[in-house]
Amino acid sequence: MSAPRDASARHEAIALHDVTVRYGAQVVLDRVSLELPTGTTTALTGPNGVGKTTTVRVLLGLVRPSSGRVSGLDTCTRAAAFQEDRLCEHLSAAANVRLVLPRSAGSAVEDGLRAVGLDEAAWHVRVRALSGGQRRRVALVRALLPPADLVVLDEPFVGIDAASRDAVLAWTRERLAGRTALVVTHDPAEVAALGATLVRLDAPRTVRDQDVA
Ligand SMILES: Nc1ncnc2c1ncn2[C@@H]1O[C@H](COP(=O)(O)OP(=O)(O)OP(=O)(O)O)[C@@H](O)[C@H]1O
Repeated sequence: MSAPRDASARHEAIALHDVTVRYGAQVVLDRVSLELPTGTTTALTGPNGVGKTTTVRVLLGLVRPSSGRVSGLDTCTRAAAFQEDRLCEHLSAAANVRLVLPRSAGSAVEDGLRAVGLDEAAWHVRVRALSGGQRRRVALVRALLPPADLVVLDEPFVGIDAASRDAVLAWTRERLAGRTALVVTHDPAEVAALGATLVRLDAPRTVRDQDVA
């Protein structure tokens, strides 16, 4: 299965417009505007707790903004790797990836697992028995193989050992070519390896109880 380079042509521009998200009294995102240029990779960075994962959740429709809007999502298909993997624990690595692909995918599953350096011996093991780094690789393959218009990856390379990280980054860049993607990362080397445009999320300007509606 080759990289879906033409996928970007099928969706409208994706952007957050003045998005505010509150959890109770806490303002996590305060009028954040962020455009994801179509067909390119954006790297989102910023200090712990600033709201990067919340931004991911907004893009995936898992969190509804308190105010503001998100454009471009109605017409696009999405794939994601979450910080906590979210794999089907009782399925094998190969079966987890096969879940998101058509039967016609052929050897794509095996090719993908091989590309991220997952040992063949691990392909048919239930993922609950795999190590953290092995599980991360499975989650990454599951996010990158489907021809989704928007790919969102939340700290996807955490736990992947240094020896194979370059190869995993190179394959990720290949899979994202021509697509719209957001990758949350704290590592400038990853931003460079992915050829991504860096966007930094700053702390909310105001976190005050009286701001809460
Ligand atoms: N479901 C929730 N309920 C209440 N507060 C939450 C919830 N999810 C996140 N938060 C809070 O929102 C803030 C932003 O969290 P978020 O996970 O978006 O930050 P982050 O920038 O991704 O952090 P990190 O770099 O540590 O992953 C944090 O203060 C967190 O405690």
